[in-house]
Amino acid sequence: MTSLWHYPRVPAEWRPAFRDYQRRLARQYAVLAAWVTLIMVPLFHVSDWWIDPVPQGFWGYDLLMRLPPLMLALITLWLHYRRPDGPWPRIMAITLGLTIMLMTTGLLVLHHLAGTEVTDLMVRGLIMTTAAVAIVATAGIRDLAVIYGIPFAGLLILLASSGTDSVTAMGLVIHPLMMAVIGCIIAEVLFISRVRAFNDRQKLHHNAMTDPLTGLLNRRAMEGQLQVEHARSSRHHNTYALVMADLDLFKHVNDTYGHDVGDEVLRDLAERMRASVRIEDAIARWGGEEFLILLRATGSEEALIVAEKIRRKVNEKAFYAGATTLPITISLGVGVVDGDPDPDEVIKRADQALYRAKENGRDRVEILEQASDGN
Ligand SMILES: Nc1nc2c(ncn2[C@@H]2O[C@H](COP(=O)(O)OP(=O)(O)OP(=O)(O)O)[C@@H](O)[C@H]2O)c(=O)[nH]1
Repeated sequence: MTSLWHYPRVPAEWRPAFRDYQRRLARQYAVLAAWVTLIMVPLFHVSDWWIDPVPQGFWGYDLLMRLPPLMLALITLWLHYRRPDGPWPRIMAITLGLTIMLMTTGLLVLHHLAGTEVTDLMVRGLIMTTAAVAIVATAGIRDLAVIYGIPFAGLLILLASSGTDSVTAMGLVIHPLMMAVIGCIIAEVLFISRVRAFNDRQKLHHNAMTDPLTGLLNRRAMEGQLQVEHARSSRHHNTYALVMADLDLFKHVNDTYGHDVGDEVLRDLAERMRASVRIEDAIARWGGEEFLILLRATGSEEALIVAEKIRRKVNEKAFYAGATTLPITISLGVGVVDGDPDPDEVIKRADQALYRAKENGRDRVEILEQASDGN
């Protein structure tokens, strides 16, 4: 069970995806906040004038204070429809929240200093706004430090410098400040639960795409990667290579030393293969003791070098079952994309090359470069 006090972190490898998710969320909230601002701020202005009449002469000042959030709301909507990408969502969400808070604190100071009868109404407005803007703080308390920090600091400084006595000042700010504390708690709890939900979802996704024994990609995940790589290679006219690798006489290892030792060998082999390829390449457990390696942007010469490197890594350094040394070798078949309509053709060539390697005595690399080679 997750402890209430355990502060969740997004693992480094998932951070780009989390940033992406946060950006989408900030965009939704910024757009929501913009529409709410465009509808509610004019409504408040009309209701202040009609239901709770603002004293003569203040209508224009109040309107002036309400213009900046309206402008920012329009800019946010413009960005939403004109600039679907980019880093603006969180910036606009914070700026919009901050401007709305500045508007409300500004109205409170204005009416307090002028001593109008609607100062209480403005305090209530500040409490409501403080609660409402918490929603745009998609990164929790960090965003609210800006959204609440600047307006409340300004409010306290203005009240102090205007000579307002401390009891009156406290009466004006105490409830909005309490609301700010509640807003911080809500925003932080929402942020933490989003991080937890994101991590859980990523783990599920990771498990669905990974072979549990070796930690390599599973067949389904590799099929997805192959489709993408094949589409990319067709569009940009560059090559990729596939290496199909299969341990030699592995049945003998299982029969002699047991399945657990066989599993240990597969795990060790996965490590050796990982160490032999580039970070952008992909390795999958394709079948029981059969592995498929995708070498991106790679031609036949380079692919042969990589396959040979894997063969040597298996052949030259012993595998162990307790104190017993296991003489293990691997055969590999290479296929390189060559105007194929889909990746299945390349897989077939790598498979046929592997078959040839087995037939030619095992512990070797074979290649079928041309589509016609396999026929
Ligand atoms: N320990 C273990 N063995 C597995 C696993 N998956 C498949 N195998 C074994 O891999 C062996 C594959 O044997 P074969 O297909 O006959 O091939 P081979 O003995 O490797 O011979 P060649 O491929 O012809 O060199 C079988 O004994 C399978 O039980 C696994 O997850 N763990």
